[in-house]
Amino acid sequence: MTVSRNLANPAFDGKPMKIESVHGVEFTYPTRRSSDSAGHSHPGPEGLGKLALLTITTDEGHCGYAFAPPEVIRPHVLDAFVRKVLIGQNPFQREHLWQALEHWQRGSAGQLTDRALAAVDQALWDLAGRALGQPVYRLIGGYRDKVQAYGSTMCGDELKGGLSTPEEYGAFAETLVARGYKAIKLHTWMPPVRFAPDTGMDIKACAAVREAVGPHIPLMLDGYHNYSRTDALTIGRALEKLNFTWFEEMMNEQSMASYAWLAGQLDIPIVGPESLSGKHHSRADWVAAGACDILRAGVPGVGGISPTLKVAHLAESFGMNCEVHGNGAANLAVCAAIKNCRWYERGLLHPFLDYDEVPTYLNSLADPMDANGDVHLSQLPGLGEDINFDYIEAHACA
Ligand SMILES: O=C(O)[C@H](O)[C@@H](O)[C@@H](O)C(=O)NO
Ligand SMILES: [Mg+2]
Repeated sequence: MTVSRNLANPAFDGKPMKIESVHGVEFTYPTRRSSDSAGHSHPGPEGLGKLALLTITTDEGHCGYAFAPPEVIRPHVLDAFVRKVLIGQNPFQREHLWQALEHWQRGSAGQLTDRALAAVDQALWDLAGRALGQPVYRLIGGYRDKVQAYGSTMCGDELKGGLSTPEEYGAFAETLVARGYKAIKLHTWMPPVRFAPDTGMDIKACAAVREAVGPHIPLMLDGYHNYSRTDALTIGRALEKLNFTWFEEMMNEQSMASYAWLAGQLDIPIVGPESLSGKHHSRADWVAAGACDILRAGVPGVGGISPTLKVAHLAESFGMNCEVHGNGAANLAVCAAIKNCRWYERGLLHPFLDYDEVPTYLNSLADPMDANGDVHLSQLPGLGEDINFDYIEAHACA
């Protein structure tokens, strides 16, 4: 019995790579998405959005990239924390670098955020993939090469013909099914919409969508995030009658006890926490407290791809799914890497906006979806973002 000898010459020459520079470039791009006073996005007049591209470069010329809000990776954050931890270090030692940054968060007076850790971790994974010539989703697990998407609507609004009535939700749901989506999540009305919150309107919107798409399309509700326990129970019982698949962020996620109470009252799976801080640490407490039936984590929200994987593996250890929060190349890579995530959240969607329009700073979509509702992973090395560097340079802010 012979043993195969490894014939491939390892690329490694014994000299570990070192991070040589960390840069952030802020740039503008046209957008018709604007945020309301609660941070929820809605369609609006075309304006200029601002984004930043984080670039980590090694002494061998390898680069890793991550997009982030400019304030997250502003010069002070890069100067005071990120460069001090990263420069001179081996970019493949992600866990060491991430732990060093997390350690510094406590003493950063709130300046070093989870989203900053996420941008750094994401860029380091992108760099690893580009250096090794492999898509990141394969490096972190490679469970599948395509992931089914659910259409995640924007929050409700007061725009005629938009998402201003239950009937408009129903009509939009029909177009989403026709586009290929095999599941739909509603974000319903929230303040500053004048009549929100309104349990009756939320239930009517869910009933209108169920009526529009029929009994076999999985539906989920992610509505107003601060209902009382009793209001949340009222909605939850209505969703059970409408055969909804999960109920998400219906109360303040800082009250884990409220979620444990509600999960004990309802049969419909409770999903969370989404927006709660605490990374994988707080999510372990939710599992221990029985506060959710399905865990939730998104790369920007929990501090990167690395902690999102920790949440997914925690969930799997308890026989739970971890539904990844949000769209984008990094979240998609995690969805494709693991078994215990049913859907990719594609959105946020609105009748007035074409989600399939490629942003000006990319050459192609990070999450193209076919007519069957499958999102196919890019085979480009790294996270697969086809970045339009010329556009970014031409529209860089001074
Ligand atoms: O609260 C928001 O900004 C949006 O609802 C956003 O988080 C949305 O992506 C969501 O809740 N997904 O589940
Ligand atoms: Mg949500």
